[in-house]
Amino acid sequence: MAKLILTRHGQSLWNAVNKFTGWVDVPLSERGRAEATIASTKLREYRVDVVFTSKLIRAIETAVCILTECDDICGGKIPIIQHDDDDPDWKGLDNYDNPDEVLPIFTNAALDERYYGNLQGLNKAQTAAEYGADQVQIWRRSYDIAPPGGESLEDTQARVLPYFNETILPYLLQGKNVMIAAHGNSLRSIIMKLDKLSGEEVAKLELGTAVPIVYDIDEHGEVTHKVVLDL
Ligand SMILES: O=C(O)[C@@H](CO)OP(=O)(O)O
Repeated sequence: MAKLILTRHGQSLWNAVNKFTGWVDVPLSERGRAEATIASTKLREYRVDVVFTSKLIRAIETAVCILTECDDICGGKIPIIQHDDDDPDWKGLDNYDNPDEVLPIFTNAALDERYYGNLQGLNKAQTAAEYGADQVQIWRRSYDIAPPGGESLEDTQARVLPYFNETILPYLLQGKNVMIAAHGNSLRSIIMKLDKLSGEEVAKLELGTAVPIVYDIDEHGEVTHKVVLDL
């Protein structure tokens, strides 16, 4: 049985001022770093074998903070970011002969937040005042309606799930424990698959910042247990 830990990033500087963020690469706020530290404490009994994050700094910061605040999670290994996914000339671990000591962190744009198009940088409350709260809620949470110029959750899922199925799932099927640090909407698209949610059900799904969700995944890739570490 493998563990799959999903963690939305901690509060970012734009979460703190209620702005649509999407692909804008905003770092964590002080509170976000504290949230990631708390997540690390909640996960101290767990061991991970491999970590995946988006390319965005708020997800990478969250993963690194979780892995280094309570380094038992790394099982005695050193977490090292792998750059070979997007750079074939990367030489980072070429001459290192102790790969068993390395906890790999793979970063990939497939796990990036939903592209929020024309809404990126706008204040969410002001946008609701201008276009109506119902319309903005549809842009933010519906499955198949995209915000202006941006991705619907369905569009986001179309890039997230192939990466999940082809690159992440094989580790779980080998019994490896995996952590994914990513974003509200890229994670909603994975949870929709794992929890077999309908479009209407996923529209009601909200994820807290740096709240770990731990799944048990069997040898067929099926979920046998889920716990949200929200307390
Ligand atoms: O702004 C964003 O990129 C996301 C996550 O913070 O917002 P929303 O909650 O609307 O999906």
